[in-house]
Amino acid sequence: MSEILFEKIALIGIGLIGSSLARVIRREGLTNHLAISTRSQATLDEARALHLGDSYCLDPRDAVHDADLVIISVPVGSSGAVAEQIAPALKPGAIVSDVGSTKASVIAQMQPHMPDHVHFIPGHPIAGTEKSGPAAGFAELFQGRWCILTPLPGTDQAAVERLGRFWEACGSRLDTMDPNHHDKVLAIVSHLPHIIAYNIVGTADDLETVTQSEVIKYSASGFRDFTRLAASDPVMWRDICLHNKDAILEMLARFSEDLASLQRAIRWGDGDKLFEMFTHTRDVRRSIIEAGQEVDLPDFGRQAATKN
Ligand SMILES: NC(=O)C1=CN([C@@H]2O[C@H](COP(=O)(O)OP(=O)(O)OC[C@H]3O[C@@H](n4cnc5c(N)ncnc54)[C@H](O)[C@@H]3O)[C@@H](O)[C@H]2O)C=CC1
Ligand SMILES: O=C(O)C(=O)Cc1ccc(O)cc1
Repeated sequence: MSEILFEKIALIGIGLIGSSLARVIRREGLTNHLAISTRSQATLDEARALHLGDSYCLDPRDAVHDADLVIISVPVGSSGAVAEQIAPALKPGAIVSDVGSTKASVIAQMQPHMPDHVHFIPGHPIAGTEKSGPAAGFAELFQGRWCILTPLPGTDQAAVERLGRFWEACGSRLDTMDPNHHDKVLAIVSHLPHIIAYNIVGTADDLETVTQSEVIKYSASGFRDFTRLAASDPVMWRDICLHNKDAILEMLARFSEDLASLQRAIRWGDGDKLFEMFTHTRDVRRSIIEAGQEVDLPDFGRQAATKN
């Protein structure tokens, strides 16, 4: 158990990330009151049935009233609307944060609504699965995983440190980054892999020469890995594509060039080039494992990540 870090915490949005936060907050005893708000009655009822919080409301203003920490865990395209809704009810001195997968757009949407008397500190836990909804979360999701904070210039350092202590109590390792840099890094390591997965699964599904049942029956582990990513929430990934457009298009352009070069090597039978490239990429994988960065989900996480 950690200590009470915030007297009252409000979670707006209670899907995979919000409910994982709720579970770890409860497990670690980080607050005396956990208020939960989400847009639909059905999801709120599900959160209540799972005993994720101390109070439940549809109006996010009721949840943030008197809250010392507010974390918004909704698809990035909705963060501006939520910020506008909660702004008049925020407690002076409160920390307002989010978990969105893109940062520059979330800041552009939220910052104009944030009153001067709160500390707005955007964040992004680099931890998740392809599942969504309140039942999909688990308290261990953030254990040993990075959480990137992208504070704006002039943000109170004590507030940043306080939010950092919260994420560490949730099990995360902490980094801070410029929001635009964050968006470029995440475009290549997270957004592009998902887009490629959506695309390859779509291509396999469209092939006239291979039946859908053959795709399912013979899918080797490489393709199965793609299908897991391609099962991720369509609203969340639509929003990521729309809200990190420039960085994603930049990385897609680079990717397409490199793919054309690989295509050329295959066409011309350039075995040396293929061997050189595949050797180099194997080294990247080895570096990830040596750095202890291989995703090591506990068994329950793996089950949550693969069950459909
Ligand atoms: N799923 C993942 O692996 C990760 C997701 N993220 C980010 O976390 C955020 C939440 O993602 P998940 O929890 O996976 O999604 P989810 O789909 O599981 O949950 C989203 C929640 O937001 C609620 N919601 C949607 N619009 C709302 C609105 N206007 N007002 C109030 N509530 C609203 C939904 O009812 C639901 O409770 C997204 O911004 C995503 O980019 C960050 C890291 C990993
Ligand atoms: O399921 C996976 O493999 C993920 O990559 C999860 C994920 C999705 C979005 C994020 O912003 C961070 C992590």
